[in-house]
Amino acid sequence: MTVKLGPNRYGKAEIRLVRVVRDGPVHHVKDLNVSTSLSGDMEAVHLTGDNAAVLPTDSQKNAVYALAGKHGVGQIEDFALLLARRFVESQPTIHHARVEIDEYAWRRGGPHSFVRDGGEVRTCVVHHDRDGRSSVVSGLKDLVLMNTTGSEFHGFIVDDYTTLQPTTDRVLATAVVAHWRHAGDTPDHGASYERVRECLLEAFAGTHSRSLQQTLYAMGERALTACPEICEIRLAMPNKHHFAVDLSPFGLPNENEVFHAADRPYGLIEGSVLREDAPDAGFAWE
Ligand SMILES: O=c1[nH]c(=O)c2[nH]c(=O)[nH]c2[nH]1
Repeated sequence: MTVKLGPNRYGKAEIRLVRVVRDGPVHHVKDLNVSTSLSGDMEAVHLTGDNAAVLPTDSQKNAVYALAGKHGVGQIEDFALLLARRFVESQPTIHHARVEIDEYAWRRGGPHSFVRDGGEVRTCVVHHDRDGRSSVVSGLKDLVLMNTTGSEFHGFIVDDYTTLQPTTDRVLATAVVAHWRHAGDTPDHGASYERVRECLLEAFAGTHSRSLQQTLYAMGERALTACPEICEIRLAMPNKHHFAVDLSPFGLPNENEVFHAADRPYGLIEGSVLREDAPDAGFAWE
């Protein structure tokens, strides 16, 4: 039997970086979790243990801190591209770099004082290869949303195992994970992020929902319609079930007011919405 080396990559995962910008007495912070992943001439290290082509993951981590010190961080997409280009362009044995960044938000509490903002996380994944091709996927996760009415679910298949009752008024709650692909260069990733996020919130709140699938599509459609710089959005939305509690044993009514917020299992609704003429994704989603 003969075997061979398949696809492989390596890097430093979850490099925690906090960059402070001191503007006199007023400070600004960027709080990031950076993961690097490189691939290229890696036959020898796997097959014989020859490390000559390997840029150590420790050096990758140091580059993240050094480039943050030298250039600042700015928008996470721009910082990720800076890193990815640097890895590929400085090392002939590295043919492809993938850099993933999560950004944790801090709200200002004073000139140099901050309060960690909610659970929501801004994300990006960039790729750069030695032919000079790049891709940028921006996103967010843990955006927790709830509508206390305006959500129905009925008309579904009823088979031998169906016990779910149809409803015309339920709580709809989710924690959105969204990733969107840029059609070309996006000059201002910060403004683009704010626009897409706003569209997702507006469509969630403004859609009278007959299913979470319908809401998902409406959210993607709104983002693509309002943001010409993006060409595809992928959404993953858990259906965080809220079950009305039976209060009749206590002689009480429950007019959709008291719920058990179950944490699992949950429905998981996933889908993408893209322009008819979206360019080929290449390695963007890898
Ligand atoms: O919006 C929903 N979509 C489903 O596919 C589904 N399935 C289910 O049990 N509840 C729901 N709700």
